[in-house]
Amino acid sequence: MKITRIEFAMLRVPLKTPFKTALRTVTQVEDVIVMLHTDSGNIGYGEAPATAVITGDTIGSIVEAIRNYIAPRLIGQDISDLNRLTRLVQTAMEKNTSAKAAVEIALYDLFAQQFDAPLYRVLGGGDPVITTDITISVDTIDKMVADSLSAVERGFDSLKIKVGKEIGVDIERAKAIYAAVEDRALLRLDANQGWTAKQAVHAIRAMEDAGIQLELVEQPVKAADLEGLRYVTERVTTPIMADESVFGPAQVIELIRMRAADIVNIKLMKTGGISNAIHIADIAALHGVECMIGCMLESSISVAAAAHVAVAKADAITKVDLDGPSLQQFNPVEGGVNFNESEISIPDAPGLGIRGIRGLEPLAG
Ligand SMILES: C[C@H](N)C(=O)N[C@@H](CCC(=O)O)C(=O)O
Ligand SMILES: [Mg+2]
Repeated sequence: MKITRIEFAMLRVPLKTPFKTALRTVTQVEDVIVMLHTDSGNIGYGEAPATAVITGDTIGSIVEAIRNYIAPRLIGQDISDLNRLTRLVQTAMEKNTSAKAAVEIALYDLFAQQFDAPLYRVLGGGDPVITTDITISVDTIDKMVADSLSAVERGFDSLKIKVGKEIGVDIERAKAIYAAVEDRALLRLDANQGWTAKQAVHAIRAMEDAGIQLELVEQPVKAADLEGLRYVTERVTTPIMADESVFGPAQVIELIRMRAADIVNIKLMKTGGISNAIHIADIAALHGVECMIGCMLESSISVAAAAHVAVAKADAITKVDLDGPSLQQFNPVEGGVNFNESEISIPDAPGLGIRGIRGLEPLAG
């Protein structure tokens, strides 16, 4: 099966409610879709969001990186050579991890289609049902409590609470939500870099002293502040998770060497796709470090790929934050992975199982 051409499209799906973090507010998923066409007629699907505040990638940069640097290396190549092809993707240029992820997802989709097997089986197999948390956007305390209670009513037993805005209010946010949902849901806080190291220690200790049990606190300090991350990790009991601080395997090795965090958040858009996500999961497992698999504001193509990775790498990936599809007003994908609130289940279909995507807008390729 040889790659003949690459097609681009835009996917726009409105969110149920605005998604608000310390870094940005978003009202719709707005992602580049990549379709790898082959001489057999099979199509491999990939997706990348332009999360400029985290990855630096924009819609324009994603398309240009694929069109001018990655695609020329892949046209005419045989999909059976997956490892060589992923190396071609990863070495095509520096950074541009979202573009690389979109292409790698499509390559792995085709590779698994060749074996007529779901991707997670080709990656080693596993239990094809996983459970995700859901994000509670940062907002007024009353709104966050109401959103948390509504999520619990919908069956979510793990809530990812966005904070990182105003330190004093953040402590009150956590207290109020904990009191409202106490025994019915685990709480994960994500500050999205909004605190300094000293503020983070103050806030987390205040929550610990108030008897609030948090499963973890994600990315309390600036992405580049690994020393600050270690400062926090060393001074609190609550597990600390690195997100924006670690993209690829080399950064994860350094994080583990420094003991700067307890948990690593793997996202395909940071790793540059599936090959490095697997490397990170294997490195973490070897060191006894737990991982979460997360997503940006992505739809059900790239989040499906992340779900396949989570299933196949369940020894290292013990936490799942794949709520992108649950945040959308509708699922544009025909076939693919089933996203039913907190339950994500993978059907027995080849590759990612995608039969088509509704509502794609043309994008010159
Ligand atoms: C969507 C997911 N639950 C999440 O919060 N992801 C990111 C932020 C993604 C974005 O801004 O698009 C995170 O920080 O973990
Ligand atoms: Mg995060």
